[in-house]
Amino acid sequence: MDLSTISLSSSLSSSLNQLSLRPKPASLFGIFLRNNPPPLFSRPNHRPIAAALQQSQNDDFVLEDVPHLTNFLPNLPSYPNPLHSSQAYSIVKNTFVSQEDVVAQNIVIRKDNPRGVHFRRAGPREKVYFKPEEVRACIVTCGGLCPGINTVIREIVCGLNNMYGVEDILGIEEGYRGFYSKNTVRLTPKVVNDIHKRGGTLLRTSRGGHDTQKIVDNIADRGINQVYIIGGDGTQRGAARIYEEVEKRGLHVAVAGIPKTIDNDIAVIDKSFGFDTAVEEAQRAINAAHVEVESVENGVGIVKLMGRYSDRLYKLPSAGFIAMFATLASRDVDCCLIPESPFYLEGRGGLYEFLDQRLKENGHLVIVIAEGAGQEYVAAEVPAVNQKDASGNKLLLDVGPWLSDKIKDHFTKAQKMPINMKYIDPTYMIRAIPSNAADNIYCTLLAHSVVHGAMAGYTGFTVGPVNSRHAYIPISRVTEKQKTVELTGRMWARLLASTNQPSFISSDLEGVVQGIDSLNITSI
Ligand SMILES: Nc1ncnc2c1ncn2[C@@H]1O[C@H](COP(=O)(O)OP(=O)(O)OP(=O)(O)O)[C@@H](O)[C@H]1O
Ligand SMILES: O=P(O)(O)OC[C@H]1O[C@](O)(CO)[C@@H](O)[C@@H]1O
Ligand SMILES: [Mg+2]
Repeated sequence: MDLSTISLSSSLSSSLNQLSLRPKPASLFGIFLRNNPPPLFSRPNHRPIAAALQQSQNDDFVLEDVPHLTNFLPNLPSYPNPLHSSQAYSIVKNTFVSQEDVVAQNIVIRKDNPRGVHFRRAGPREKVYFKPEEVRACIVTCGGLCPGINTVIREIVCGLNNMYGVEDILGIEEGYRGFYSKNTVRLTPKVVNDIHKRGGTLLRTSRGGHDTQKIVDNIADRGINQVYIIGGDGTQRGAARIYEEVEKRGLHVAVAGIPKTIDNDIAVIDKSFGFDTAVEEAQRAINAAHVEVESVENGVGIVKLMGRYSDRLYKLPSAGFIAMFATLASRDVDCCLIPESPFYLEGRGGLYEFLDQRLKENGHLVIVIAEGAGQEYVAAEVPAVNQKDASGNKLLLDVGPWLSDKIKDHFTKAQKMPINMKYIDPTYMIRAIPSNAADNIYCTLLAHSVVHGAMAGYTGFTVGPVNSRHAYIPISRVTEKQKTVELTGRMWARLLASTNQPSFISSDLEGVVQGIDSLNITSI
């Protein structure tokens, strides 16, 4: 069989029976040039098929494509993109993104390296698969808060309206369960006009309550044909289920995810929106701790920041990004503790030894700890049941007070040196704020990208910057693994070089760390 005639339906639960035969089109660089965008060299979300296809093509260029409505609705009509005549875009030189434009996942390569994985470049397409007057869009926000959610909501509404003339946009309130338990709210540019100035989400949010059947029933009953889903890894898994069910029922509904998480642990994309704002806000807490401890004798400040781990899938610690970047930005932090880097208290190279020395040298010190760090120590000392939130995420034990007590005990009992402990927990303060200027711009780009993608008929996809270029990414790529701080990477080395704290890696542990790192696909 000539593999160039095969395209894959890109279903999230793809299997062999989803292979479909298509006529062989004209192609450049092996990418199809036609209205319907089924590509050659596509690697949807099924690894064995992808591997086989890749090998048989005898090529080192891989496009990890996103599904398109025409994969399961082959006769869907297309229309010229109204941006042709829009005030904003009519004079743009290259208004439309070519079907051939892709974004490389790896941009640092050597001459003989394979070209590797690519994603479709985000942006407006020549053809759209919806008549604007027939669009009924909805937006839902799920999971924890994050600066910038309101900006994304605002820009989806204004983008749909100003760029495509879509007027029928509904807000689903309180997360997934809102689809079947609440009335919708009408969203217009006027309603969302200044919501970007507020933290939180206009639509409110929730955990748990994902019932695929009820949600898709509701989408169909309400005549919704574009679903915009803003949320983290759990939410995107939910979006994948919705997309699969929509495809199964053969509905003309585009399902699009906008990845959100304060923890910045979403794989593939450069950074998640709101992260910079959170890091900036964390500076205020670190600064306060520093001012406090500098002003007293033997001042020890501890700042606990968000950054939890997910043990549901990988049983690996992760997500020390906020703590790492807040520390790097601040320069007032003596030691940063993250879940990825197991620390120990006693003995040579341990935390106590370092703190003794710093306090002696400087008379004060500041520690930043991510909430997911040191969980094993707290669990060993604080009897607690294994609690989970409504979405099934493990609830963390509070490492902040535990560490404060440990350090107080160490200095007063072991060192006979009373200290002035100042413990600050700005957990919710760093995420309940509006996004800063840079994040506002980032949120706008995300919203526009997702609107262009849905109008162009892509579905079951997420958006995000890959090496600074916005791309359409299969949902499974952002849910299958989490991004973690790589202890063997340069960024963590930069932090260690900046704070001069111990690495907590004794030579016998090095192998373990290398082993942990090798399990993670993405790192900074
Ligand atoms: N595997 C899954 N399948 C379907 N729905 C899911 C799945 N995991 C989570 N969800 C749903 O997604 C929503 C949000 O999930 P969760 O509370 O884990 O937050 P999140 O999206 O991961 O965001 P964050 O962790 O950044 O706060 C919940 O309504 C939950 O029911
Ligand atoms: O208390 P909530 O609202 O469930 O959210 C807490 C969690 O959500 C996150 O912000 C995002 O995953 C975590 O960092 C944090 O542990
Ligand atoms: Mg999550």
